[in-house]
Amino acid sequence: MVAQEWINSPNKEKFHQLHLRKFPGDYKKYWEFVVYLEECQLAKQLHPKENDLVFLVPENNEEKKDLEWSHLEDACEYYCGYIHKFRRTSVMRNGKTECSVSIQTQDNLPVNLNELVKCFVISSLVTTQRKLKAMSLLSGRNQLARAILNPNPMDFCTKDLLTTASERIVAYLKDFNEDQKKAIETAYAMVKHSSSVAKICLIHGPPGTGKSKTIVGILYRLLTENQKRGHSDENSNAKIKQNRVLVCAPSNAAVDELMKKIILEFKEKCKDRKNPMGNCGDINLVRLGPEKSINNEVLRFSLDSQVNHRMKKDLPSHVQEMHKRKEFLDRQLDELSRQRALCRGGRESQRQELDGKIARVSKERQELASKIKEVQGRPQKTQSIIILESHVICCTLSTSGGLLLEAAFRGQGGVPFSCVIVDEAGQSCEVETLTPLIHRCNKLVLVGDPKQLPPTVISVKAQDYGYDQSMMARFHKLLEESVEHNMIGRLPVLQLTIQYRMHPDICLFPSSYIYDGTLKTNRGTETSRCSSDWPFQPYLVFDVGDGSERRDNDSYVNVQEIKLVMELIKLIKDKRRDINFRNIGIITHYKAQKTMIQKDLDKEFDRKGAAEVDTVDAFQGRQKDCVIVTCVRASATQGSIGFLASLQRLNVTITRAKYSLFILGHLRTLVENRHWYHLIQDAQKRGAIIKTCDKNYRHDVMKILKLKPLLQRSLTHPPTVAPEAYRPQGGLPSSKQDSELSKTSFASSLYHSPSDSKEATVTDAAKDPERPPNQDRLRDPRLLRRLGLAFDAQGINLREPQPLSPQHSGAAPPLGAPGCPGSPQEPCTIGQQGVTLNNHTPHMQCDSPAASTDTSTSKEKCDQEEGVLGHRRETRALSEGDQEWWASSHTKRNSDWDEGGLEEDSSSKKRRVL
Ligand SMILES: Nc1ncnc2c1ncn2[C@@H]1O[C@H](COP(=O)(O)OP(=O)(O)OP(=O)(O)O)[C@@H](O)[C@H]1O
Repeated sequence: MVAQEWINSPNKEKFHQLHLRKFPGDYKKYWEFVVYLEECQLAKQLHPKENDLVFLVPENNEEKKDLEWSHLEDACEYYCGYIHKFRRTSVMRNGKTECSVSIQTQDNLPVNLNELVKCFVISSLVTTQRKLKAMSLLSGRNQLARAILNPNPMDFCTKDLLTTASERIVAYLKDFNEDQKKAIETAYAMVKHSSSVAKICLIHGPPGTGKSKTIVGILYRLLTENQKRGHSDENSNAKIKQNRVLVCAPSNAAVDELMKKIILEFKEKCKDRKNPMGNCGDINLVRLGPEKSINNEVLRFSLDSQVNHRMKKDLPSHVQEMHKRKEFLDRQLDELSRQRALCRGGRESQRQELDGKIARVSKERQELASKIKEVQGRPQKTQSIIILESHVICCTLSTSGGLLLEAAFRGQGGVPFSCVIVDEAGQSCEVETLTPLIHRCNKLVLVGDPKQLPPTVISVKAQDYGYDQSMMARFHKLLEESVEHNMIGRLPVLQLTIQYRMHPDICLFPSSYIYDGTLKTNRGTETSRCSSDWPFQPYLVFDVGDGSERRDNDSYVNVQEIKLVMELIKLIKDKRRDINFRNIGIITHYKAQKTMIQKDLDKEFDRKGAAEVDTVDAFQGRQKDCVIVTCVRASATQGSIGFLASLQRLNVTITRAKYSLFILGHLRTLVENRHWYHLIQDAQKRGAIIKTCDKNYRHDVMKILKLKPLLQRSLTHPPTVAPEAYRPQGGLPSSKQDSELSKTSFASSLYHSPSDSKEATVTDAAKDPERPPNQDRLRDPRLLRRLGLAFDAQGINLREPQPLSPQHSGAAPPLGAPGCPGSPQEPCTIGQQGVTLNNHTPHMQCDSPAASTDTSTSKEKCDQEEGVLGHRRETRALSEGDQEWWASSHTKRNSDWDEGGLEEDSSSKKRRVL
């Protein structure tokens, strides 16, 4: 357990250079660190708390200087302790004010007595204690104990549960897709029917499939429809809610993201907005947890602010005056302490005067605080009232195990929640997920995706014990085994399969490689993502061949990739002035890279927040219009690619973008890992790889620009010159199973010499700026007909789409596809035009599974935007001549693109309502 705690916040150095000396009381295992005024200020800011787990490193300990955090558990036996007491005193010793921290250690520091030590606060043990409590109370308190410890398929809800819904609910559910509706109805039926039976509902949703939306739907369904007549849950004036839901997530950020959606939905659906029945539309909502960890946008729902509001509102004016005076004294104290710190080297008389003032103000403040407490009563009572009145209580899993909830429900009788919902359940470790179950609720809804990030556990030892497995992942695995062994016919898991985030080209690889082709793109999403308003290609992989990784403390940087990132951002900002950090995300797995990019962005864009840079972990659950991924790892000698190797991490990395995803990496290094190998192989098949090096960065980034939409351009610029020949982009192994693929030949195919990799043979005419690009000519239906593709009157490709999967050989694009009869190595030649295409796939953009069943409007639109032969024609690397033409024509035609706003993200639209 302790090992896990090293991980959660591994490098929070809170105090340093403390002087270790023995506590005068001489308790056997207690040691006191004495810090002076400056450190005291530091300590004040950092709030060391009782039970904080700390790690002490003697300054002179050479051996431990380069200690790796992942090996800390080995060291903790000797250097670990926890804060027993933190005291700030105004006692003067040798003319200095002291603070002291008592740290309980394992009695192993005497050798370091009177030496300087560094002290790191690793984490709070409070969370650990709560997990321990949850584990020990499980079997005694919760009917779900057996299902959790020894699950069988009957413990899980299937979608066969029947429900009836009012007209209002039926109308409400129209906004949801079939999968989501089933999930909502199943969770509803589980909670409302057979309340005495312990059950678990698993909702599995790949990225962007609306997991949060589904949770909001479940809440709405549970809280707005009455089970029985006369049992009005809609009566939010009923002081104590029978129908109360506890909503948890592993992190504060995840809780707040979800809360924003809950708030928007319930406010929007409020029956009478001018006269709402609760603090959030017709319901009461409360967020538990320390205010400093709560997002500003939801802060007014925090328990503390509701308590303050209520207590102040109800206070007589003389008590309000007392509050004001206390706030004034607080400010005065802060100012005096600051002055006192500044005059440390000054006159003794001045210092004494200040000390005297501090003592007087402190005394008055203390007396006032006690008086206020006396007259207004204890906030605990108000806290409990607010909790009891709430329909939805949101908090982290850990906070759900705090005393606050227990205290509020003590003596109320019954089970306080009708249901516990855990979001991001794939990201919390088992014992953490147990925490909210201490409240005896026997209905648990786990929502998440075990294929996205698992709980973060760096400790190898903890991983060995399976600490990084979530409860959801364990259930999932067991149930899958039951299906495999024919113990059950189908998985009792509610699957969400339609995604609303990604451009279909971005979705293609994760869908085929990670979700067995089950992840489909919503049609409306497809249409909007293919819009010509967005001037950039959807999916490209930059092979930064000259990049190299450099170690930077515990992290890595890759300067070449940073240069390329900057070129990309400059171009993106140039083409879309309206774009900012809200729309662009830069994902890197390395902190040092993140810091360096941030610095460069600040320098280049004057701290105007050109893009948000963060780690993939920080991006889980979030989305951006455009995402640039910098992989960093690039080494001459093959070795580990660290964090990058995890499929779950790769999954989250490549599924955050809505319109464009640009991956930057040293492919020769990445290809060593099997998942990256598949990604690169797939990108190569799609012609989405751009090989680049320093001198070409500026040039090569132009390739992210889309060409002008097909019909406009081909009508205004009919081809006058025969299109040139194309050469395939590197040879690919055929569609053999991965294991059989020769990695060497594939890898080497990525590394043609520049002349080898030239993809088009250019005639002089190709340099003519007036000439339409090859792509446009290829979009001309007359030419396409010669390719043997099927078209309707509008030039829309009616041929069945070709699935593309690096995992499933059968699904891989047939190398000798119709109209492209050559083998992979044999370019196919098109009639008299002499256009040589590589073995490329038909149009990716519209070939997603979602689009596969019809020739819908969205599909037509896609085809028109991207050309029937697909974006690949646009993404292939151009010859030098093409590049020049392209660069000039894009600059010229930039005004052709609608510079107006993007389709506004419903969430940002809604954000304004908050
Ligand atoms: N039925 C739907 N109709 C229209 N839009 C939807 C629907 N369901 C979800 N969306 C939209 O899809 C986007 C992603 O939804 P949401 O954030 O709920 O997904 P998620 O599954 O929680 O994503 P992640 O796995 O990345 O956390 C949101 O913009 C949401 O509004």
